[in-house]
Amino acid sequence: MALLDPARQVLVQRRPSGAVHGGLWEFPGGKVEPGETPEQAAAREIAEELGVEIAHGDLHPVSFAVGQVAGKPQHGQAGAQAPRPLILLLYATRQWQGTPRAEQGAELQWIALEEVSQLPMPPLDYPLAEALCRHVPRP
Ligand SMILES: Nc1nc2c([nH]c(=O)n2[C@H]2C[C@H](O)[C@@H](COP(=O)(O)OP(=O)(O)OP(=O)(O)O)O2)c(=O)[nH]1
Repeated sequence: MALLDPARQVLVQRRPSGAVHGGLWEFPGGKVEPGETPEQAAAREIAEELGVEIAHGDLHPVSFAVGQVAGKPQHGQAGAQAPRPLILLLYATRQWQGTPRAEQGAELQWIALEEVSQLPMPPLDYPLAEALCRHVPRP
């Protein structure tokens, strides 16, 4: 999810060290749970991670990116897991209720849209950042 402020900045969060892609910056969000729509999952994850509420009608699809889940070595296995497909959906919003804060302890920063791609990010977040720049018109 891309939370956008009036100064054309977007909120990004840092993945915890030790996690897959630990220490890298990403758009907040998470996985769709069984029975959820992607929009419901996005709103739920943002509420859990940032403590803000987003109305369904304020979610705007921006782009998607397709790749593979980075596998972690499993106990009892010599190598990494078999690759699994990963599809990331990016929505954007300018409207939310509350003030974003790191409910789960992640480091947060507001950053200008054009600077997002200079951050160290997991691979699929780069094309999403580029799509977001194109999606949000310059003043
Ligand atoms: N944002 C992002 N995540 C990626 C990429 N490649 C990749 O394997 N991942 C993984 C990291 C996470 O395991 C998963 C994204 O799920 P998530 O946002 O719920 O991350 P998470 O670590 O909180 O989830 P979990 O596995 O602990 O349940 O996808 C990528 O390019 N960008």
